[in-house]
This record gives sequence, structure tokens and C-alpha cells, in this order.
Amino acid sequence: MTVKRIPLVAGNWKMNFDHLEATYFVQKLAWLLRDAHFDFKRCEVALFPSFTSLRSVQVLVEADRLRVTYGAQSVSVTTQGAFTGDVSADMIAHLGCSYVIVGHSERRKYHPEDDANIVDQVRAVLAAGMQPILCVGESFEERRQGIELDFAVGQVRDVTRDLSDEETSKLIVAYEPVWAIGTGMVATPQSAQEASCAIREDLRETFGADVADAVRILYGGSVTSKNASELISQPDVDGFLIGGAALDVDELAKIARLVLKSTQGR
Ligand SMILES: O=C(CO)COP(=O)(O)O
Repeated sequence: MTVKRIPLVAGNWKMNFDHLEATYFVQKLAWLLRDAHFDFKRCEVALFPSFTSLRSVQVLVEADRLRVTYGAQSVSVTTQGAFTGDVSADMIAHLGCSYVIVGHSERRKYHPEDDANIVDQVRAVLAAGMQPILCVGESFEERRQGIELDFAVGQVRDVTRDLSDEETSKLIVAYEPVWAIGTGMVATPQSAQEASCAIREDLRETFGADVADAVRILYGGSVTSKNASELISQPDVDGFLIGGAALDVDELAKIARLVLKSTQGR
């Protein structure tokens, strides 16, 4: 049986764009991908603004009934209370978010986010009715040692170990080798496929075919319109988590069109 996973083109804005810039971006993206020209049923496009821009994005998306989806870049593991600066999953869900990025390597590096914290974030996101986009991927050192596949698979296992089949099937995994993020050194299509396939096969062994075939696996790390077509042609690569190139609306729209085009052959 061939499984249809709708590809996802996700733009992670990181700490860029205030709400005015975010508003401008969403309007221009919607204009570039007007319904008549872009089939959102065959390629999903999602934006990940800062917390401060989520409300503006929500208002635009709802007012103009845009097909673009959106989410947050992180979440608190607690539901409410004396946690200055934290934002709960419910607060994010109430802004119409579909997704939350969890365990991005920049969060793992600059904030005290260890495996236990990441598992709790995943649970918080699921409990609030959203889907976590779990980021995994090796550093240059692990790649040098030749343990990159075990490393990425292990990171997914650490999170899914205590999840049910149903919870795991809602997960989206983003394979983002740390050495490829923001460096211009994109993984080869073969290497992106190898890692995505290893992650999917491990999910298949633990959770069975239904779960493994449902989970979308994105590639992230120096994706541009120049390398997107080759990467998306890989059978286990279901889309992208894009940083730098997602700050240029024309470039993001171009990547989305290339991904949509690739679905014709799928
Ligand atoms: O970290 C990333 C997306 O989350 C990737 O960033 P770049 O696309 O800038 O390499």
C-alpha cells in the first residue's frame, strides 16, 4: 500500500520579524500562493513566528480565511502559575496554532532543554490538541564518528518511549543535522533520505506500520529553492523546516511551489 502524507513546508522564523513585518509577510505569501494557483490540499505551508506575532498572524488567517497554518517555536511544560516568561500550550492553542516546534537544537543549546523537558513539551502540546514538530539531528562530531543515524533515531526513541501509538502518530519529526543549520552546508538528498528512512523504520518496529506511515518526517538545514526539488524527491522526506530561506517570502513561495510540483509524481 502506498501511503499519502501531505508534504509540509514549514518556515521557522526564529527570532526575526516583529508583528508588523509578520503581517506584511503573511499577506504577501497569501497573495503569492492564491488558491487558484496553489493547492493547499496537496502541500501544506506553515509559519512559525515569535510569540509576539502569533495574534497578528491569527487575525489575518481567520479574517481572510487563508489556508496557511501556523504554530509556535517552543512551549512551557507547565499549564499555568508562577513561571515568569513562560507561555503555556493552551495559550498557544487558543491562538489557533496547529503546531509547536519542540527540541530545536538552538533551544537545546541556549536553554536548559534536556530530553526529559522535551518529552514534557511534547506531552503538553498533544494535550492541548496540537501537533509537536520534534527536532532531532546530529552535530558534526557525531557525523565524524559515523554514528549520525543511531544518534537521530535515539533522539526520537527518547521522546516516543513513553508515548502511546496514537500520540506518536501525531508527531512530526524534523531531521535537522546541526552542522547544516544556517551554514549553507545542506545534507545530500541521499543522506537526508537515509536518516528519514532510519527514523521511520525504527518507528515501524516499535509502533507498527500505521504509525510509521502516518508520521511526517521533514528535513531542515540550509534548504533553499536550489536544493529543495532533489531533497523532496526522496521517498521518506515529507517536507522541510526552513530557517534562513523562510525569511524571504518569494523564496519560501518558490520552495512551496517546488514541493507541490513534486507531489505530481508521488
Ligand atoms: O534551523 C532551521 C529550521 O528550524 C534551519 O535553518 P536554516 O534553513 O537557516 O539552515
